[in-house]
Amino acid sequence: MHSLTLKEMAAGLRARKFSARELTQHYLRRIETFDGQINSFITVTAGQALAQAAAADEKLARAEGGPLTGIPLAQKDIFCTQGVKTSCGSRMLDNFIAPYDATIVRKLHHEAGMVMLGKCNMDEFAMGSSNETSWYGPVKNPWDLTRVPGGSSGGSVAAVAAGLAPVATASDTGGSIRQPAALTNLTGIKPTYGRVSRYGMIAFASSLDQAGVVARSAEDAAYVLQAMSGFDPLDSTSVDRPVDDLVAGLNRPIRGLRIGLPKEYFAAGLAPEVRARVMAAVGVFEQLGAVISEISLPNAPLSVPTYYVVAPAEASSNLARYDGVRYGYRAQGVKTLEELYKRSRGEGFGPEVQRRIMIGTYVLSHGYYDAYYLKAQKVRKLICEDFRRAFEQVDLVLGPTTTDVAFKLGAKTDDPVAMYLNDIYTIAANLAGIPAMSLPCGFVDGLPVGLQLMGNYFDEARLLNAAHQYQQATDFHKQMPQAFR
Ligand SMILES: NC(=O)C[C@H](N)C(=O)O
Repeated sequence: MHSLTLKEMAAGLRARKFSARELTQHYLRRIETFDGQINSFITVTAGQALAQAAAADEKLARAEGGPLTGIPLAQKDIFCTQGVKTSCGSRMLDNFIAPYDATIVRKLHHEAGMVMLGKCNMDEFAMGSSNETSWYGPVKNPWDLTRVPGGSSGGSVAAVAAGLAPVATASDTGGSIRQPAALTNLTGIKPTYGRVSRYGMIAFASSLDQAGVVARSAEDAAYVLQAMSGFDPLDSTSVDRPVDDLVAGLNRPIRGLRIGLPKEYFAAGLAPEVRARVMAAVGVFEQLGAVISEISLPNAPLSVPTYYVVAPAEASSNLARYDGVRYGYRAQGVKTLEELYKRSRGEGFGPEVQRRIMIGTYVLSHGYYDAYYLKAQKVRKLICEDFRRAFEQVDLVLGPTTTDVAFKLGAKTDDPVAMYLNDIYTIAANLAGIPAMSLPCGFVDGLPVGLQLMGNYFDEARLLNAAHQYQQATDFHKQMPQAFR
């Protein structure tokens, strides 16, 4: 059952080949059998899942519901789920039971009728590229248990790659959907900033954070993104603009599609084997009729330093709310208010989160604000301008998602800068707010390689269309890790 596409699952449910209850039980059994090896779930909501499945079965029996009714999904633990622990991968929120549902939780489970299997592990407050900063321990890559799955959505991708969930939600501030998708052979899409509501998504860097999905194909991703997207009056950054039909657009031929390869994305630092797989994919796009050209995004190399000013600055402000008073972790046995703040934050936050809060506080402080924060905002504008110019020449931008395949657990934990450089190809899309995705394009020594596609604002349909056409011509995305088949 776990090798079916979402469309096949929906057909199977409607043809009564299996019920939503049976489908849910299948995944719950797989989680029980396999998750000990990969640590992809923080919370499994078996009881609630079976109740949602029963409700879906009733709907299906009345021939009601939509294309996702009765299909299971795992939620990244950054999304608030009413009555269910929502930890954001942090000790700070280990005791936090969300009092309300995030808008996407409401949309996916209450409106689209999907079944929530549980909450996925993640880097603490989404800060990380390897899922090693989680309070709940690292996630292992199902393709090689000695390697990282990427981050911060490491639990979401590991669960889907291992077939413990058919699809999962994720979030992307600097690459957290695309980098882990690339390292685990999944298709992950970060839509345009403002396309998916962030109401109830725990904030990290508010001018960059965006919710999205990780799936086993562009088609699966299209169904779920469709159900997540749309205006939400509860999120002031949500954009009031109609959502394209992402599924209907998948089958359009891509003859004449103009694809640009930024030369900065193929420069030094890119592993030659990864470059070879990406260039092979370019060949496939050419055969499908796409027109390839070289472009330049001259300021793209500045995206990592820019991000590591802007993101920590915003994080230091967003994370000020965790004070040990209102909710979350509270240190015991303190005598003064100052001690309460200090010890609650010192004990509740892990070292990477503390590092970012300190960097953010520093770059915003009096005397340094102009030198760092203001300058970073100016560079950010230049990066946006690069994309604006590029999209005058081409429809999509193509490059690698990461410089290399998944690295060993522990390999970069002592070197934050090496860890930050994981997002060298992904961050620019967040700074500009454009949609971007990663899709499988081959293997190096049995480890997956990801291809990145970036589009113009609100061009999710075109991205998914190109990805789907590529996946009709290739079968990399259908490969599953041996040990989890
Ligand atoms: N949140 C993200 O998109 C991941 C990024 N690697 C970071 O640590 O900030």
